[in-house]
Amino acid sequence: MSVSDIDLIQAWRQVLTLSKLEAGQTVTVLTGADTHPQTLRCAIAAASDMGARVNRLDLPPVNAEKSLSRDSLAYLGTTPLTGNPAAIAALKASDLVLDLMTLLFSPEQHEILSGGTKILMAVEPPEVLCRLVPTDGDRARVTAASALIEAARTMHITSQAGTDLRCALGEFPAIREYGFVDQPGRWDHWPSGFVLTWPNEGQSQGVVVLDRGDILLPLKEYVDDPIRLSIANGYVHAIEGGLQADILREYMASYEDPEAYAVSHIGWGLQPRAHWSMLAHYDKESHIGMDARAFEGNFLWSMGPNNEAGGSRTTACHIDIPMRHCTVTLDDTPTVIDGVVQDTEGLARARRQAGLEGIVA
Ligand SMILES: O=c1ccc(O)c[nH]1
Repeated sequence: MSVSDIDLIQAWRQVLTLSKLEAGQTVTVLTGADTHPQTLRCAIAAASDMGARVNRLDLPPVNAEKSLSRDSLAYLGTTPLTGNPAAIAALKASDLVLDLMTLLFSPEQHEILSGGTKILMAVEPPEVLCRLVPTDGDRARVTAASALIEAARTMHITSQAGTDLRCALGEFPAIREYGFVDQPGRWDHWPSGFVLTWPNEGQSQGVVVLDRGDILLPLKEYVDDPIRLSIANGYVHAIEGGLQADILREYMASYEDPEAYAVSHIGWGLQPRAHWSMLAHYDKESHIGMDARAFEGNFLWSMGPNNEAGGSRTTACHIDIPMRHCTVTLDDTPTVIDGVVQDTEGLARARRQAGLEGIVA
């Protein structure tokens, strides 16, 4: 169902206020062929009403003929900014970029952020943006969880279905996604509400068993027959199961890139207003599945690049896999037990009291 311009403008005002937008600052709204007109209209109205100088940069689409999926996250690495110094210059000269096109996992995104420009991505449908408008409580919850990751050296993921995956941590930072950009040089994605990191390169071992109801993105399918993924030295080397395993295998093989099978980000969902069941109600091409990535208590892991974290691995293929009913343990502390997020603030307090290093504000 649709939302009114008033509701969406108010949601944009909340996000831009949390992002510390100031009158006189320059906002550039980055758009593409699939940008939602109401999202664009209301973003410009809210930023202008807050006294910003608002530009719009519209870029032509790329990669469609290379991908089997129409999802904007299905083919990563090259974007309409690739080899486009004039467009990059305009964005680097802006205080805030509202990415209504999808720059995620692109080298150009890092170049733009490095100069202090903030980038906020927002491509979900307007009603999803309104339902998942971020709050400072989201930031606090995600930040507390990131402190636990920063202090940990191992993440161990298990489930009744048979998942038993161990990842060494420490080489990459924790990444907080809470839906607004309150610091210079920060990137975030509205809607979100989850914490993630990358395992040390080559140091993930074990097996992931996808059970009924776990989700494959960008395929946007709920797994109905178990899929077993075997992992050694940071790479998935076997994907076994029924029809959906066949579909996943062929989809990934279409990229003809061994890096597609590397374990990418790992973490868990912290957004109570996101819902596991949302995919059942939406046309696959109408959204990119952020409810699935963010619902509270999921274990979200992925395959593909690690350049987002500062790694050197890039690949166009990126598979996100939110799972239910997992237990996520950092060193000896369970942060999620059978899909239920533990008292993260309490856990962080406990670690501080125990004098464990690495707790960040
Ligand atoms: O916001 C996002 C979206 C996709 C992804 O893989 C990570 N973060």
